[in-house]
Amino acid sequence: MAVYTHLGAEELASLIQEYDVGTLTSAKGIAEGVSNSNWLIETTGKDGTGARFILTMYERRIDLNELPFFLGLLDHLAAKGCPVPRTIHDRANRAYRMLGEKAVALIEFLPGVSVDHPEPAQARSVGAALAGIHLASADFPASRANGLSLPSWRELADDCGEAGLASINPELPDLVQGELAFLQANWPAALPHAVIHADLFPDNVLMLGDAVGGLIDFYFACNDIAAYDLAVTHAAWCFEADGSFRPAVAAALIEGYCAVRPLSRDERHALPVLARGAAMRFMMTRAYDWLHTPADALVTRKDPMDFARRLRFYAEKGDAAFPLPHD
Ligand SMILES: Nc1ncnc2c1ncn2[C@@H]1O[C@H](COP(=O)(O)OP(=O)(O)OP(=O)(O)O)[C@@H](O)[C@H]1O
Ligand SMILES: N[C@@H](CCO)C(=O)O
Repeated sequence: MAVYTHLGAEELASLIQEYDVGTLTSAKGIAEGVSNSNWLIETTGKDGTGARFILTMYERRIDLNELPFFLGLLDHLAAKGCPVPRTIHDRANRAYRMLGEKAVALIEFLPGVSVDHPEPAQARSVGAALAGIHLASADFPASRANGLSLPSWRELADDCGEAGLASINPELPDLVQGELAFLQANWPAALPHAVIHADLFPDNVLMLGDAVGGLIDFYFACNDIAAYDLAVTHAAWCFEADGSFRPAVAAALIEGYCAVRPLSRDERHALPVLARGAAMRFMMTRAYDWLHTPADALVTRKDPMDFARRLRFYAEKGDAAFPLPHD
């Protein structure tokens, strides 16, 4: 569950008064998500016909200094027609406010549901939306380094320790060391960069049938290799729960992406390495969380081995994991 802070009705009502959105009519805590507290807010709306918003309270993990990047990015992308929620500014034109010691932001509510088992047509729409973000971010003035890129994977591995990794699975230490060495030697140096989402899992996409209603949860967004973001999305979307590959979903994802932002030859060739990096990123953060989250915590730990299997798959299959359109 993800409502870590109790906000009383009066406190919420007076917070909403700071925005030009009508008066509060209901507020419901949202169970999904683990990082922040989120509420679905309903108000009378400016014209009395009702309006919905998401209120997010930033609980942990997010550095306050980085909020202007994340929230400014949403406004920049929304203004360019990308399906991302705008932030609602308060009467003093602030994108976020402090409530006690915590920052809160009121965010546009977007319709749609997260799918558990995406179909190819949905993956095609997601690929196109991802490419749209990469193009639209080209003139976003702020930048943020990727705190979860190659050097940090090694730091996470060191933090977990050989014994820690082996306690998750006896094969994990060798896999991690072998892959880190491979990635260090083969990570592409000169591919085009963009502002990337960096965590576009199905639970961060609101689908309206086959169309994308909204891309959400931009709190890992950063400047990095554009094609790496496609590789992350590939690793997150193109496998069954049992780990088997879904080539039709992969082909549609890449086709959707290329229809909006064609990949260069170098980007295409780099996809297998980038996907090994993507699988390593999620394997390592999950391994770290696995070892550092108390077994009785409310949060469900995610299995690092899901991504160990995907990493092995990418290493074995190479280009075959990336059925490219018009080849
Ligand atoms: N703009 C939005 N419009 C509609 N629903 C939203 C919006 N933003 C968030 N939600 C809903 O709130 C839920 C939690 O949001 P989110 O995934 O951003 O949580 P979080 O705790 O911030 O992040 P994380 O998933 O990394 O823990 C989503 O699953 C979605 O149902
Ligand atoms: N989407 C990530 C969690 C946030 O980084 C995962 O599934 O491991």
